[in-house]
Amino acid sequence: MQELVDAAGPTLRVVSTISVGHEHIDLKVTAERNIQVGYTPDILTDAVADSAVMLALMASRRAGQSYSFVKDNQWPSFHWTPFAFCGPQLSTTSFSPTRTVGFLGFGRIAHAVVKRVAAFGITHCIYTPRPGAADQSVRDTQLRDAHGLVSVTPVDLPTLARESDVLFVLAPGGSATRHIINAEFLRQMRATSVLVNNGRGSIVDSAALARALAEGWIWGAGLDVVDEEPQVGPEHPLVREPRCVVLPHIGSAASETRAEMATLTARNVLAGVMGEPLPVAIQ
Ligand SMILES: O=C(O)C(=O)CO
Repeated sequence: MQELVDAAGPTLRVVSTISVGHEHIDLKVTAERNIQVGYTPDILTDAVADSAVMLALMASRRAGQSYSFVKDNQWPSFHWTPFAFCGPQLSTTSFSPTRTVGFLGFGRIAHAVVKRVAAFGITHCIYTPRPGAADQSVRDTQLRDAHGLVSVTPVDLPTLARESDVLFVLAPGGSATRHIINAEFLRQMRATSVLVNNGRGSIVDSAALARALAEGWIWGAGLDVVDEEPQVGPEHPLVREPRCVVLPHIGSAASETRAEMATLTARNVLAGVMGEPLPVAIQ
């Protein structure tokens, strides 16, 4: 960042990222130079929440394995059996009425996921706030009442690991959250649990997760972000894991959302160039 700002010289007035995450921008450097910084929160909340639910379903119901099975032309010689390709069900049913959905980080996107999983009959959500997050008890009550949930409960990390049937990682990156999901955490999860990461790759220790999947500590994982991204090729241990679905960081890649993000990014830049306050600035 320092190098970029130095290369741009003293006329640089604004930096505008087309993302909600901004750990790639050194805010200390921009503040020192009075450079305004814009970003695109809110707009992408629904698109990312959609993709988080998609990953939860894909990982639970073994979509990666099933899809490869068809592409590898194995279906024609397959003899159907009742439990082939089975995986845990996300929705609650009369014969399986309890399901706990957990969140690491409980901001805007997590709330949008709560709204979605409520439609799957989920009545019990737990969360561990990201380090440094404000008290959320008022918002918890509103959320619970709005979506007919029985409970939205803050818990400590070991409880989050032990009790989540599906765990959505939706926290920002940076040193405060680095490798919070490590071997110790994963060992406490249930063998039928699914981990979804739409937050930042750095939050999950990839080697520990690959081991957890290979040794059956958890059921599956759906990842839109990976610690080593974009250096994630076919030999990456998580790509090689049959119970892991890896997507190339496309959480907000819904056409309508990206168009809106691009427009806001341009408006931020134009305001900065004109010396005006940005429509949406990082404070
Ligand atoms: O905008 C961001 O920071 C994202 O990673 C969305 O997926």
